[in-house]
Amino acid sequence: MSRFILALDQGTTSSRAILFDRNGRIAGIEQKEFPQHYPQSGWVEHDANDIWQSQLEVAQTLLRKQSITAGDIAAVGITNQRETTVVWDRKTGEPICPAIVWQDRRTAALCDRLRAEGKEDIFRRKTGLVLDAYFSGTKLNWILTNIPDARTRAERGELAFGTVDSWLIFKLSGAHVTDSSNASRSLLFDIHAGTWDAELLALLDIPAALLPEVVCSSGIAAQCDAGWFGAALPIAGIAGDQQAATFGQACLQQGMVKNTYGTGCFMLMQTGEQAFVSDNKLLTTIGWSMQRQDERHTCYMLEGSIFVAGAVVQWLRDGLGIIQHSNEIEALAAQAKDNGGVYFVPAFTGLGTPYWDPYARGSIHGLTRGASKAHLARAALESIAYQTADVLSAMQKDASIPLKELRVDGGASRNDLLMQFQADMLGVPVVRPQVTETTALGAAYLAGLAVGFWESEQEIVALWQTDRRFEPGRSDEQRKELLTKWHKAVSRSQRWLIDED
Ligand SMILES: Nc1ncnc2c1ncn2[C@@H]1O[C@H](COP(=O)(O)OP(=O)(O)O)[C@@H](O)[C@H]1O
Ligand SMILES: O=P(O)(O)OC[C@H](O)CO
Repeated sequence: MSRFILALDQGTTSSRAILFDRNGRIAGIEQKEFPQHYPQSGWVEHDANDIWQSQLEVAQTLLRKQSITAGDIAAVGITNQRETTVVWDRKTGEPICPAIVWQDRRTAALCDRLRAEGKEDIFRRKTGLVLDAYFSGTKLNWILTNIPDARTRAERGELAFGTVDSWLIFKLSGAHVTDSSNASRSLLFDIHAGTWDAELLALLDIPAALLPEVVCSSGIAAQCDAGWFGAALPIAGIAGDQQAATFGQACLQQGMVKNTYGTGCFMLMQTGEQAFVSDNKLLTTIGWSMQRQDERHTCYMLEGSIFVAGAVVQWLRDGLGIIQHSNEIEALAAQAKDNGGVYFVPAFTGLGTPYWDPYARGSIHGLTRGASKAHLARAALESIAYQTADVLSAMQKDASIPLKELRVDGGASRNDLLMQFQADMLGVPVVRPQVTETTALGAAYLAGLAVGFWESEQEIVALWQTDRRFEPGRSDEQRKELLTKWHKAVSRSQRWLIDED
């Protein structure tokens, strides 16, 4: 009997392959970073072949190192950095240009134009998203407009569009599919009808011939070619990484919330089978879809998206060189007893929820002659917690249910100082699970449920276990004082690129 599910977790900075056993425990893991490209201010690109090669390499290396054969694996689950846009030639399987990454702001002016034409409401109503350069639809429009011959070739059906899930599945199996959680991040997908939308495609001038078929997040979507892992393996789970993490955190009841601290930070609240529309600039998005008794069930989420979280730590490491490894930030920050009045707004690629400002840029405030690199490190970590507090505050206004606890995961959730400060700033307990690779775990669960490796969602809920709980420790007054200064700093960063006279 197969002992494992293989999860492929293709993130913004690295590709991971993880084997999970029936207890939802990690039986083996391989990870590889790949290059980031910043060709112009506000642009972020990946080479789609780096994405594919690094993902394949970690999966094959993992099986080799663990002496695992395809017979030990019941199914493959795929989860991915969302919105990142790839266009490739259907025949050769080669990308026609660099992948445009979710953080890339090059289509901000197109969004402004559509807004000025009064189109924001149509996008909001049908897709649950705000009109922002973050999502894949305007990135796809940019490729069709700017890459020679792309539009005519797309109209002739020679090209395929996909987010990273589609791209990997195409390479693994030849199928051209995506799941509804990824489709819901495109500005092209009607999340209520569960279909690509002709009106939105026309507004963004996108030929339907480019689009993948939309399948369930849990269900057999394709078979990996036998050449990759020694035998054909079913791809039975697909979800965007933040939705997969919500599943991996067993947030399977309405009102449960998780926050993932990776390159960015993404807080998602389960709202059940009803799409809840935010009055506070949160996104409505599809969490996952699955087939039950011949009916497709769709679970919706409210989401707050923060573009720069762990990436601010990477900048201190790679940009300033004040640390050598990301995990050194905690000890450095702990050398300062408080932030010394220093506030750091890491708006490197604009600001997401609730500001939605592509023209904001990073800034550091409150520097004095006494400010040290420890203060800077502390201010960088605090900025992650303040941004999260802004998102939770918007979410609580919408949901009007007081949050009992925040489940956390992702690379930066290992940082105890940050997690304690986070609990302090939210006034809500922060709970870290034993398995923090919840993104991959969620994809494994979606795949495992589809092939009977796990029987039910109840089984998954029972597997979730606490590692550590951080209780809030500051007074409302202290919290308010820090957040007031933070908001003052944010206001100085907003619309930085716009010259207003
Ligand atoms: N101890 C730490 N404290 C704060 N940030 C950290 C720590 N360890 C890793 N990080 C940050 O976490 C991020 C990596 O987390 P991960 O979940 O792998 O992200 P992604 O999926 O976006 O690639 C990096 O941005 C890194 O700087
Ligand atoms: O790869 P991550 O973990 O930074 O997640 C990126 C998000 O999916 C972007 O929407």
